[in-house]
Amino acid sequence: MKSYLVKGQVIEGVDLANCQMHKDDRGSFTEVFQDSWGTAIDPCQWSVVSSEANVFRGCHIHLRHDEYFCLLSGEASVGLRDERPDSPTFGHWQLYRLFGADLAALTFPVGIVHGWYFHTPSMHLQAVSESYVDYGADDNIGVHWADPALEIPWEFSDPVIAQRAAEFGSLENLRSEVEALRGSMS
Ligand SMILES: Cc1cn([C@H]2C[C@H](O)[C@@H](COP(=O)(O)OP(=O)(O)O[C@H]3O[C@H](C)C(=O)[C@H](O)[C@H]3O)O2)c(=O)[nH]c1=O
Repeated sequence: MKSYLVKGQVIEGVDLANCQMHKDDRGSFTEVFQDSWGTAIDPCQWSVVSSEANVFRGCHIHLRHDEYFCLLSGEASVGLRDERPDSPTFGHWQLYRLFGADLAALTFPVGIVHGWYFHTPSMHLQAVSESYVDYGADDNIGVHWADPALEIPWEFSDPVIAQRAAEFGSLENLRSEVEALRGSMS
């Protein structure tokens, strides 16, 4: 059976004159975070998360912390929707497809609805700017991934989700919860 190639290599043929492939056979070295990048996040907690295929995590929104996501292995789709009333992209969404074999990091600020689906067994790096022990109880509002109001064209239909995520309500419900949390924070 043809193996799933992820390493650049010669498949077949003759080494042609003056043609060469240049790569570091020791492996690779990728900086996955730098303060100097000026991203939206100042991390205070880093987590390594493993997920089985067909698992969906989210959708959540936070009002006090920003997030970082970097897929290290596997294949994932990340959906984001802007729920910041004062943002020029309020009500818009974006869907990303990420591959562990092509490292990329995503950072997004408070007020962005987010969720990630894993097409294959995957591992990712996740960072937050407020520790889970501080935000987990109150600033982890959710919306059901299948709510049409999200408008995110997910490419899956029956994911494995947490019981809590299965009970998430509509985007309208999320907006009410967000207003209540904003009120309690002011
Ligand atoms: C987030 C987090 C979770 N946990 C424990 C709590 C549970 O026993 C277990 C799974 O937690 P949860 O179901 O919340 O994990 P996800 O469904 O991946 O949700 C997480 O990823 C989505 C997309 C979010 O944005 C949430 O903020 C975050 O909770 O890990 C920890 O011990 N530390 C942590 O920082």
